Amino acid sequence: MAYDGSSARGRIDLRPLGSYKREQTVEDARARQSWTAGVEQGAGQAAKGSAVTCIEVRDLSFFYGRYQALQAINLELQARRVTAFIGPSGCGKSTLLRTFNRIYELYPGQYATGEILIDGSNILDKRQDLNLLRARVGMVFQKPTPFPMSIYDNIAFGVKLYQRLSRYDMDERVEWALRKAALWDEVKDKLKQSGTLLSGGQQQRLCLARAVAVKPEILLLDEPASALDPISTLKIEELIEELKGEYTIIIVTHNMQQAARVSDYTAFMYLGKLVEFADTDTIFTRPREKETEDYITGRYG
Ligand SMILES: Nc1ncnc2c1ncn2[C@@H]1O[C@H](COP(=O)(O)OP(=O)(O)OP(=O)(O)O)[C@@H](O)[C@H]1O
Repeated sequence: MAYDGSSARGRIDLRPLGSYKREQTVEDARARQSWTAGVEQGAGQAAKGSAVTCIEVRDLSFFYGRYQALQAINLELQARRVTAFIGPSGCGKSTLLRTFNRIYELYPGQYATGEILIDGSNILDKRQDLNLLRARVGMVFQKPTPFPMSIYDNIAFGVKLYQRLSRYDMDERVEWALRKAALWDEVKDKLKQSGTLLSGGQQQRLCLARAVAVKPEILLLDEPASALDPISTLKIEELIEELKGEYTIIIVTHNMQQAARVSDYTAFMYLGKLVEFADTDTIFTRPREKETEDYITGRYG
């Protein structure tokens, strides 16, 4: 039976939040800075509305020891867009996200096969510089994880790993990152206070500021708002909308309303496989696969 999407529309609020600016202007895009010349070229094309591939996943499988958590994933993610990974618990969303900065290598026995091309270069190649990769690909986790140090140092710490800045330039960078994360006004008078004393929502924005401060190309967000109250969640969603003009953002979320609100593209995963990938409106209103339809209409998961 053809699926007309009406049941999904009834359940999923596809309206953008009030303050969202869904369309980025060409002028905005021109003003943006980028990591590489290739990315800069991509920005121009993205601003004109054409899709530019930033991450290309080819035949990616992932193993926790002998357990295979991802099965031959193929996927192309667009630069300066938000892509959401959705699917039932345990389907492999976080595992896939964690391959993009190879953070899994911190744990013995975990490995990936296949290829992940970022701007054309295979980041699974053993010769890749992991420090550089993690500077290009920032990550924010589900639980806010500020370092037990001052708000200022939370930001400066990561920057110092990659860049030597004068005190003046570091002050500027800290302010810039905190403004990007919409936190500056709330913390500018207490930069020496410990980051751990902030509220949960502020801590998560501090973690976003910390990720952004290194000026990555890609931001990985692993359920960044799931531990937050609705107001803090809204702030994070607004930030994602703001940041997507400059960063390629990938978000794992259990919250389908959130996926529908913040993302341009959505990937639906099930049992370690990528079932369907399309623009978000299509996934939520006219999914091609029955499994996707069942999930978004709440029939399982
Ligand atoms: N460290 C680990 N060791 C062994 N298996 C793991 C490990 N981490 C995850 N898995 C397994 O890999 C599969 C994918 O897990 P993953 O966390 O990626 O799923 P998910 O879709 O993000 O789930 P959730 O929505 O519940 O966070 C699951 O079967 C999980 O049990």
